[in-house]
Amino acid sequence: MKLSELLKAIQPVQIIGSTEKDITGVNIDSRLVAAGHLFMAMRGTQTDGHAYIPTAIEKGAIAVLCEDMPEETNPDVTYIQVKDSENAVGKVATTFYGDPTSKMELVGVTGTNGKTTIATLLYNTFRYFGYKVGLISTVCNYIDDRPVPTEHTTPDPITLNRLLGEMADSGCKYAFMEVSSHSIAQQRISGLKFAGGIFTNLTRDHLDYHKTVENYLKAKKKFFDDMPKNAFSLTNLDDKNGLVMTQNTRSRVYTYSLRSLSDFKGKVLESHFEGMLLDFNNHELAVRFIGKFNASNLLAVFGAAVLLGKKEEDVLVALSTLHPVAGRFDSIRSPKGITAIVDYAHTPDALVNVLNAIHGVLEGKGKVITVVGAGGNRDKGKRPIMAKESARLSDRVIITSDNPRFEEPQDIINDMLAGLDKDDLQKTISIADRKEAIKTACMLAQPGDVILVAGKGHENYQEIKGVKHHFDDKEELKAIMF
Ligand SMILES: CC(=O)N[C@H]1[C@@H](OP(=O)(O)OP(=O)(O)OC[C@H]2O[C@@H](n3ccc(=O)[nH]c3=O)[C@H](O)[C@@H]2O)O[C@H](CO)[C@@H](O)[C@@H]1O[C@H](C)C(=O)N[C@@H](C)C(=O)N[C@H](CCC(=O)O)C(=O)O
Ligand SMILES: Nc1ncnc2c1ncn2[C@@H]1O[C@H](COP(=O)(O)OP(=O)(O)OP(=O)(O)O)[C@@H](O)[C@H]1O
Ligand SMILES: N[C@H](CCC[C@H](N)C(=O)O)C(=O)O
Ligand SMILES: [Mg+2]
Repeated sequence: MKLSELLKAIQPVQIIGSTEKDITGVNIDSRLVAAGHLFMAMRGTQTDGHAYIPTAIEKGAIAVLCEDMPEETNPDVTYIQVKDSENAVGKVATTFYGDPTSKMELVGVTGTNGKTTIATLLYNTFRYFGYKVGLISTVCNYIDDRPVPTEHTTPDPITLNRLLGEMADSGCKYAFMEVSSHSIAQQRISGLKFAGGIFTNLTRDHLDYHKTVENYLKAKKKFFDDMPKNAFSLTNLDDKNGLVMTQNTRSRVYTYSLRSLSDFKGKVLESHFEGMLLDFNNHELAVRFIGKFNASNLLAVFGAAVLLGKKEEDVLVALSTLHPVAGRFDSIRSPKGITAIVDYAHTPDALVNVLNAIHGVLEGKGKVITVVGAGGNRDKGKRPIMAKESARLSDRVIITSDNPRFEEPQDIINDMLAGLDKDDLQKTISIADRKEAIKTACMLAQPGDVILVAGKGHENYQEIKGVKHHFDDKEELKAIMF
């Protein structure tokens, strides 16, 4: 693509050199640059992309986009100076990959918990309707039926636009994506045209990155502030920040709630370990999901599908066919009658919700044993609260290791134990080896009891000092219980 064409969506401050050259690739990482590429320098949290401009040119970059012009320029290279690289990168990337979101309906989901669940269920619902659909999520990305493994919740702007481009080229009419707070703050979604946005909830997480809850809230809100006029914003009235999110949006605002009057109103009529009976806008439906929070997630899916033009009745039929998402309230039952649930709950709020959902079904007829840890090099403040909530809502707690990353597992465990009082400690043991922790939980469990293994959900690895070792909670449980 001609460089001049590539720059059509941005307003450079200054250009040095010709824009009449063909660009064969766009990059933000010098390590990935090849001949004929445009290298875009971004300031990061670890380093400054501007420092890699010479390397990028050595590797074949013929154009450079930057905030600061280098002191010496190369006559064979075109330099494009912009005010805000983060903002420009998304727009250039989306132009390079054919402006994919103008060819399909893209819906983004943001919030602390429920993004993967809602995005995945929307993807499944629209595939059920017979469309080709794309999905961008923490577990795996999909270009219709083709899985594309992922490391992020929302990929970097180049990967993101390449994926969306492949979706559009494969004929996808809809795409559903998770929009993480990091991706909003870093403008990874800049340049994308959203048909709609969904807000789930806001509770504490990622304070290592955002520093304060207020910054975290602002990041999420920006997604709705930037939503175009013809798009919809669907927000959760049951979250105290639901209406804050949509305060300044130009888009059409709709609400969903399990409690108050709203555009999409739901109610849990019955719940069992097999599923729930729900009422959505005065229609009854049976689903294979457990827990009030999943009723809320399904209601968001229902609302979004209706706002995308589907008939309420058709959406309800689709919802009744859906299965839980991998690692989200994923349950197995042993021959001895012990239920084990693997869940990705890695925030205090998610743990409370999952444990309450378990109690809602157990009704005091069995004990709850929770195995839980917290990730290393992430929000430390959530650790004691996660332990405290686990102790409050479980009969036994086994504190263990999650992904320690570059921290010592025992240090993380100690941070968690610090949240417990004397009574809590009586029912708590700590076993750093996650395999042993799960084994111990299985040994302690009696028929009728429930074991919750929280924090890692679908993850099939444990990340220790930069190395991912194979580890799968569900696999471990199956090996012991069967
Ligand atoms: C803290 C954070 O979010 N970092 C993200 C950020 O990187 P960064 O700002 O640290 O980049 P940097 O390393 O300082 O480098 C600056 C620039 O120099 C470039 N560079 C660097 C080295 C080099 O040799 N050459 C070069 O060109 C880099 O490509 C980059 O453009 O921008 C990168 C590109 O978009 C991301 O890949 C990277 O994600 C890191 C790996 C990460 O772990 N992020 C996590 C925390 C994250 O984003 N999580 C969220 C949410 C998860 C959730 O909600 O559960 C997610 O969406 O996944
Ligand atoms: N609506 C909800 N409200 C509260 N907790 C929820 C909700 N939906 C799911 N959860 C809990 O949060 C966990 C993570 O759910 P999910 O993966 O859908 O969220 P996410 O927002 O994608 O998380 P991440 O930011 O890590 O990608 C689930 O395993 C469940 O325990
Ligand atoms: N994507 C989230 C979830 C982490 C899940 C947990 N298993 C951990 O490693 O902390 C994060 O990076 O904060
Ligand atoms: Mg997710």
